Amino acid sequence: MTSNNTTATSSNPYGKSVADFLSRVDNFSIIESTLREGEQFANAFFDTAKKIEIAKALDDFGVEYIEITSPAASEQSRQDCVAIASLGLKSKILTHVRCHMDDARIAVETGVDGLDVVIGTSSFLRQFSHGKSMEYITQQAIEVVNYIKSTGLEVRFSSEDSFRSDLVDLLNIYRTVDKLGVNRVGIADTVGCANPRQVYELVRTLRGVVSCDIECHFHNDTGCAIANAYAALEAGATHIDTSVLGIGERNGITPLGGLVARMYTADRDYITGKYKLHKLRDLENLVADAVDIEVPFNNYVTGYCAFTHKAGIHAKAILNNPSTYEILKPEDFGMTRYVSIGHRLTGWNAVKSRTQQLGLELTDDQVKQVTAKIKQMADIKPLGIEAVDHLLREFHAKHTDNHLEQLGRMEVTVHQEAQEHSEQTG
Ligand SMILES: CC(=O)SCCNC(=O)CCNC(=O)[C@H](O)C(C)(C)COP(=O)(O)OP(=O)(O)OC[C@H]1O[C@@H](n2cnc3c(N)ncnc32)[C@H](O)[C@@H]1OP(=O)(O)O
Ligand SMILES: O=C(O)CCC(=O)C(=O)O
Ligand SMILES: [Zn+2]
Repeated sequence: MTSNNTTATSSNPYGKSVADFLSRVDNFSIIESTLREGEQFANAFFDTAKKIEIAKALDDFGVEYIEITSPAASEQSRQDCVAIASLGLKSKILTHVRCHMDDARIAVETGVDGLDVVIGTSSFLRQFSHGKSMEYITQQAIEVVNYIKSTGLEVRFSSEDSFRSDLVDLLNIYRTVDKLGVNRVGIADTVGCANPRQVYELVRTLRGVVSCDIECHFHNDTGCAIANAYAALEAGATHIDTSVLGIGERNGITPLGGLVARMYTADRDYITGKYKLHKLRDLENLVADAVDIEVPFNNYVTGYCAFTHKAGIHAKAILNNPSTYEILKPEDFGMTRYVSIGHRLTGWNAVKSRTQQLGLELTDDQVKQVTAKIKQMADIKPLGIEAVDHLLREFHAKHTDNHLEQLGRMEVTVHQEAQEHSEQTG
């Protein structure tokens, strides 16, 4: 029993295993795309001041890269690109452009640190988006990559809709740009169709083909965006794209908060060491406010009930040791734990803890009695914490009064007995 407990707390079963020699779960970078992919979210409109505020907050949080909208999108987008690139942030600034010389030329003039170049390689996109063959795409990629490299900027080449592209096409074009010296190649699950096993296999195959870094971008249409990012890192990817709250086209991409939560379970020291996790909530509130949405109730880490424990069995164990039902330590994220007791699923251990917080001394039997009362009342409707506290105080006062009355009666009896005794003994 004791040795099992020791094992459970001293090793991390969620971390990297020795068999995962390619894994980068404890050595990766975030390319934060709230100001690019996030601008493609239905509600998003960021004016210059808001972009700067968000860029500074992301930088302060500690993301390694900030990706911003193509300067080819509009004149204001270009000016914003210049403005953000000149802020002198610690995060490197990237802009995201089509695989086209015109876009690349405008982008290199903005002062960014690097360009993320993209072009669709799936038959859907080759037929219905840009209409180009793989031969044409390859030639275009060579020209654009060589040009960007000649400017000394960082360059990444990415295939859009990678998981619906032909594997041979993909590996050929990645091999070509790797030989040209790109910093990274990118895999994009543009429609959110991939599952973690497919991601693992593709990234692992690519890891054996290119020597440059590998960036991955996952849409969340089928709910796999975080799991896919994790699988990609396990297979040797080095960079993951995120956005705050996952905002992006349709229902978005891997959320920053969800990714750091996932990676924290793999290597807490690594994640707490490089990101200011306690700033996550403010960052999310900033972006939620900017795009006029609420942070979802079940959001990773910062959702209003992310650290609320309700059922009696959970509450008892949590109060003994929070690791029983928490994989994330709320304090590492500037959050606090809450044990909810005003409902019919509560138990006497949770109620006892509340009486202690309130400084009310009750025996275990008394706590059990008052717990029964709470459950009886909560069978009709849940009680707020004020109502529970009132009930506990009332119960305590009543108990204390009774207790005093009893004590009072005892004193009188003793006094009378003493008097009788002294009368008898004269
Ligand atoms: C999956 C993603 O999220 S990729 C990133 C998406 N980001 C953006 O689209 C940025 C915002 N976009 C824009 O402001 C505009 O679409 C622009 C400025 C890029 C282009 O605008 P327009 O010239 O009016 O073209 P439009 O948007 O209608 O169509 C896209 C054009 O880009 C071409 N294209 C699409 N993808 C690529 C690519 N990856 N590389 C090169 N060309 C591409 C298409 O062939 C089409 O060109 P065409 O008009 O000659 O047929
Ligand atoms: O540039 C990339 O890798 C990703 C582009 C994109 O947003 C997507 O394919 O969904
Ligand atoms: Zn995307």
